[in-house]
Amino acid sequence: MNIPLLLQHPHQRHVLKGLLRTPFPRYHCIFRPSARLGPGSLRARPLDPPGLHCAERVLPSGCLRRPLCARATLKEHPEGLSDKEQRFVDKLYTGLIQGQRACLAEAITLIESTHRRKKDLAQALLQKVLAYHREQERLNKGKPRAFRVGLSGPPGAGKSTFIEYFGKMLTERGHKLSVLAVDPSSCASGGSLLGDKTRMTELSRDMNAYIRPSPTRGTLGGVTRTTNEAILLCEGGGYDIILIETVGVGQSEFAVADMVDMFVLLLPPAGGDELQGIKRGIIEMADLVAITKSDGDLIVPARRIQAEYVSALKLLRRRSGVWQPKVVRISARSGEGIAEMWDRMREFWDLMLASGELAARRQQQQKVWMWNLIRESVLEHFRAHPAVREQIPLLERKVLSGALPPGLAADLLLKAFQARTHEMYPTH
Ligand SMILES: Nc1nc2c(ncn2[C@@H]2O[C@H](COP(=O)(O)OP(=O)(O)OP(=O)(O)O)[C@@H](O)[C@H]2O)c(=O)[nH]1
Repeated sequence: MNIPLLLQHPHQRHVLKGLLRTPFPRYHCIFRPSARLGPGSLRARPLDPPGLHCAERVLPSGCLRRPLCARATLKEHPEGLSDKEQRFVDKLYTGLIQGQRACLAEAITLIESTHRRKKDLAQALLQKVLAYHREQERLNKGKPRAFRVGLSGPPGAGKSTFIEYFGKMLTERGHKLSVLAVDPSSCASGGSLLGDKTRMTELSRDMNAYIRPSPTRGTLGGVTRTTNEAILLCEGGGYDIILIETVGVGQSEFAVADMVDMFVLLLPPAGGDELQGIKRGIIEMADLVAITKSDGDLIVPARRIQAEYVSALKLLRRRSGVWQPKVVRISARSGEGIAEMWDRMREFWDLMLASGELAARRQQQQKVWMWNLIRESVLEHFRAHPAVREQIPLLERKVLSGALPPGLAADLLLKAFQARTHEMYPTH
């Protein structure tokens, strides 16, 4: 692989060579005169292909003080899989689309891996699965193969009891359901609040249901990335309803709302203190609010809460042009209201599909997903930057003691970051 970098003036070669060493230390540079494009051209050959290929960049005359960045783009197709690796990916893919649970489980484990080579294999697998989805959607006249539903609620709202009842109802009706849990607490504590199979004992024994706990390591961004990819794998495995569960007390519910077709909020028939953790913003994201435990003595408070949310939702900005968020009452103990709730959900799906809003929402989510990943990785890069890293503890202490305003501290860190970046990529 060569990176053609075109020089306008031959004397710039040595400068270029020096600059190239910094941003691309793994590239070996060769000069070659180029009559076609200018007095000289530089060709860089990667010594160790790092999974990048570089696009051509023509340097305007005398512009060497601009950042010299041979535009690097990720390869669309992971290359260089050995025969053994290719066979492994093919076997996993075939098993997955045939609906073998063991292959689905292994595929999700692969996408969760942080091992570099395994990440390559995971991407190769995802490419195949995506191609399969495209083909299936085409055969299905553009209709998505699965209904993605986000489910959130405060701890104790009755999420697992609901999923157990709801899940069994769906599998009895011939659906294949997959439950994925995004658990922010697992990032910090290493323990998982959600996704614990003992919470849904009967459903976890159902062959048409697949329950997957969230990974217990990493950041929220990392978890949501793997959840997004796990959704694709579950759909490849023939699951037509994907339920993504999260505890509604942090940021994870916003992340989940950005990866599903419909966002459902479960709220217990209680107000005040019990619901303090629920952020107002998340109610705005809800397409459906279900007041849980509407049975026995709790029916009266459940009705009251339902009326309160009906009024509250009227005041909120609508997320859709064709759907007005609804508030239903359910009981996972008696089963009341759950079949009707599913009817409302299907009504939503049909309306969104027919209006084209579903397709638009999914498209928009792809963009949000990309930007979330960029934000996360840029921040990681910033924090890991040597000049920034060494200043963070001192500046944080100063901010905490009130010696430095946060704005100034942020400016200083950004300056330290920029100064070092300028050294590497001079711009003026
Ligand atoms: N009366 C009544 N109680 C319920 C119902 N659903 C759940 N509960 C009770 O509410 C409590 C919490 O239910 P869970 O399903 O564990 O709630 P959760 O939201 O999954 O809780 P976390 O796992 O803490 O997030 C349990 O004691 C359940 O028995 C219901 O429909 N009616």
